[in-house]
Amino acid sequence: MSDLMRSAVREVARHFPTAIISGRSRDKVYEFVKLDEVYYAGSHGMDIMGPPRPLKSYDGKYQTRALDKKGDEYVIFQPAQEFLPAIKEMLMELEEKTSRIQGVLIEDNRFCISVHYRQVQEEEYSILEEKVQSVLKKYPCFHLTRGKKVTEIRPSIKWNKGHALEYLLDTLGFLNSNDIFPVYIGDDKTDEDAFKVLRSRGQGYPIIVSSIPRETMASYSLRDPSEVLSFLIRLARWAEISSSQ
Ligand SMILES: O=P(O)(O)OC[C@H]1O[C@H](O[C@H]2O[C@H](CO)[C@@H](O)[C@H](O)[C@H]2O)[C@H](O)[C@@H](O)[C@@H]1O
Repeated sequence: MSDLMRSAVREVARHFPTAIISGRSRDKVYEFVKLDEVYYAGSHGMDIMGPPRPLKSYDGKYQTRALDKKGDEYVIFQPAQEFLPAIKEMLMELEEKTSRIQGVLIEDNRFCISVHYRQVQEEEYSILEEKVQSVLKKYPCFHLTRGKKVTEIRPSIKWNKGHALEYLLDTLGFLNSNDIFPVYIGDDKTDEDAFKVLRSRGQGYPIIVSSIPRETMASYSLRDPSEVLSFLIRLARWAEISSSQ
């Protein structure tokens, strides 16, 4: 993340509760963003570091209370906890089975695994697919999803970025509020689940980042990261001016 973007996100987070929801592992996202002012949800929302409100609607066994550097309490919510041992096994098997295919990158995203094949020769795609399927066959509680030159292995639980958004709204005390305007910005196919949540609430701004027209559940669009940056700067400025009036 650029320093400019980081400072814009920090400014937005000074005025509004802000969270970053990503397919990458939560630790990795924190390493990119390096802001203590925002909440983080990694592994497509299967690893959430959120506010410490008591929750009625979620299983307490997936929640762990912890303290941040400043001694403030937060809650880690990990609804796919029991899949971790199998994920570790799969990672090893995938590394081993794909080691002869040049260009493959197996990414450990903690509660899911990404198999990147951007650098793989096209004629090797089918061999890679075969290897991935042969590992997956042994783990019936997992399924594959497809992205841009990446295949992801995920636990088969009903949980995605949309659920993570609802969870965060809930823990922030906004789940049943009708006078809030959540803004969700995303460029990935997996962000569609979160756009859908805002659509069905009939509330807020689902914003897709894309330079070309795309089929989407988002209602608004920004063309690229530079437009996202301008949007965030304006949002923070508007909040600053409104709060000083
Ligand atoms: O949920 P996001 O934060 O939008 O993350 C989605 C995926 O991002 C990463 O993959 C993307 O970047 C790769 C290059 O760094 C590119 O090859 C791939 O096509 C992109 O999807 C990340 O590596 C994945 O694990 C995330 O799921």
